[in-house]
Amino acid sequence: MKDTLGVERPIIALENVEKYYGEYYALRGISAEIRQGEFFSLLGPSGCGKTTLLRTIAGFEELSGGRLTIDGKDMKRVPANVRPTNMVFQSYAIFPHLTVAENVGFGLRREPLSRDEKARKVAEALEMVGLRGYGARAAHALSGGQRQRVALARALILEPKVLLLDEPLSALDKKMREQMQTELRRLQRQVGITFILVTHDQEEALIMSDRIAVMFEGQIAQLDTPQQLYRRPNTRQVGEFIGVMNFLPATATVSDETHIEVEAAGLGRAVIAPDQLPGGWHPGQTQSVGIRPETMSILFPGETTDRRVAIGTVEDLSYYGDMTYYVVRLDGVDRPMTISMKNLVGRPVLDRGTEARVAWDARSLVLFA
Ligand SMILES: Nc1ncnc2c1ncn2[C@@H]1O[C@H](COP(=O)(O)OP(=O)(O)OP(=O)(O)O)[C@@H](O)[C@H]1O
Repeated sequence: MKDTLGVERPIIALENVEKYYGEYYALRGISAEIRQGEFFSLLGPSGCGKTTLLRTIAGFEELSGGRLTIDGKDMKRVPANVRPTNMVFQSYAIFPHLTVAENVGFGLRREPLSRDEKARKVAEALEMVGLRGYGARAAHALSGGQRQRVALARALILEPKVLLLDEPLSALDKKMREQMQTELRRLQRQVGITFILVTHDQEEALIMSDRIAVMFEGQIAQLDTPQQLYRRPNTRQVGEFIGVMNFLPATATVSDETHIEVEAAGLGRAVIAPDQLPGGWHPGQTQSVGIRPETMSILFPGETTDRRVAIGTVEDLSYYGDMTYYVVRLDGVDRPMTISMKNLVGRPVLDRGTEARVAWDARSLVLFA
């Protein structure tokens, strides 16, 4: 939903939200706005507080400090069952002794609707999650993926403003999980409801989300779009958590308003554009640079390039069929780096011990304070 200025209206606003469990400080001042209709993910390692934050939004946990508003209303002392949110859990929490239709229609049992209307809503919800015609089946006889769909249909039938999903796919096998990721994303676009997903799987968050809050130790380290998080992580910790990133020691040599020059170990001198600078950066700090494995390539013998070239040695490699991951030690650098290469036709897979000419580009460097 946009206001008259065309600005996305937040459906959820978190202002300095805190949560203590006794002495333990689980949420340490979380501030964020989640927009109407977006697919938003909370991503972070185990114990960082993402489930606590989700449960706080749902109303299963009380805030220890700060403010939470949903759709403009302060949620203080508003119980979970009257909030415009609904939660889908990792363990599907469906009733095995009921049919699929009874499960999906469960939340409607007290609604002042006729039998026919309820049946129509149930059928619509089943259609939405790809379970048309499954209404009469016994819920206990469903596969994991089907149960998860039933749980989704049961949550969506209540037409919440926000659907909260706590690791909903983590119990599924890899294939099923990938299929459900695409479907959840499609479903979210179709219904236009705000989805908030908790996941520790960075790939899942990247694939599905409009925006992601990366959390460590009860705080949001960075809130951004998937592309921005991947390309311009604010800190090394974020860069390492999202995908693979190589770090090299670097020092800033020249700097002014428009550009800075860094000397990066193994790569040499590079000019950095202002948009590659992290927030709050100023000259004179000790720096490191980050570079993603796929932004570099190893030239095969005789291949030329107009990119910069650094010299190293292949120390190890992992062959994945479509890709090869090389571990390369650049001359003069202690830590080896990872370089990923597509296995194109005619491109040989290099052996261990081979000299590697590594082509790279200053635009793919990310500077860290
Ligand atoms: N009811 C509770 N009482 C005490 N400590 C709790 C309680 N619930 C959560 N915690 C603690 O708060 C921290 C954050 O937990 P939370 O479940 O939010 O993490 P998470 O990021 O969702 O991790 P995971 O992916 O493992 O579920 C953890 O250290 C956890 O032990």
